[in-house]
Amino acid sequence: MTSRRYTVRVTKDELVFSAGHFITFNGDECERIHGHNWRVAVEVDGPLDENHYVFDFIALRDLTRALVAELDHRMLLPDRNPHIRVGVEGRNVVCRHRDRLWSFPAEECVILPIENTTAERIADHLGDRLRAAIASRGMPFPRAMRVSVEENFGQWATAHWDAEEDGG
Ligand SMILES: Nc1nc2c(c(=O)[nH]1)N=C([C@H](O)[C@H](O)COP(=O)(O)OP(=O)(O)OP(=O)(O)O)CN2
Repeated sequence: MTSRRYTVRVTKDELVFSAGHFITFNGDECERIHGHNWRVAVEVDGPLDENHYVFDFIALRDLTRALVAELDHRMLLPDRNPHIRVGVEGRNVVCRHRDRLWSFPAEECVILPIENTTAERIADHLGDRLRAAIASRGMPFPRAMRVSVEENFGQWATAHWDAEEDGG
């Protein structure tokens, strides 16, 4: 007995965002500010619908592109990092780590609800937003979803969601 499974995957040049960040590592060490051209790929698994689609490529691409655009040409800052304090001061976002301080125009920042702006946590954030966007459009959550983020050539992190494990 054999069974067949289907996956669709989108990754395109329009699913790339250029942004600045710094992460903490090894406890409270903190990188210097730098940037990447992050590339995003999204895969969903599931049965075929009446169109013989797992999920419409175009819908998946457009939903993902809208989320990626929110991060493009922005400074990405973590809201939940125990070692980096991030706060809004007037029209700026001010970050502090030990005796270091960075100040950015607020409109050039995205404060993300994550612990660290690693590729893994950015993938988490994008996947959570994508799931919410799918739900808000009344689309069924696919059997599984994987969101991958490439921080530098050949350095990918993937976050996985499974409808059976978390109830969708
Ligand atoms: N699993 C992960 N490992 C690392 C992550 C990550 O998000 N997930 N992130 C980093 C740092 O952000 C690091 O800055 C990665 O940048 P990269 O440019 O790849 O590192 P290099 O210092 O080697 O830069 P080059 O310009 O390519 O020399 C580390 N690990």
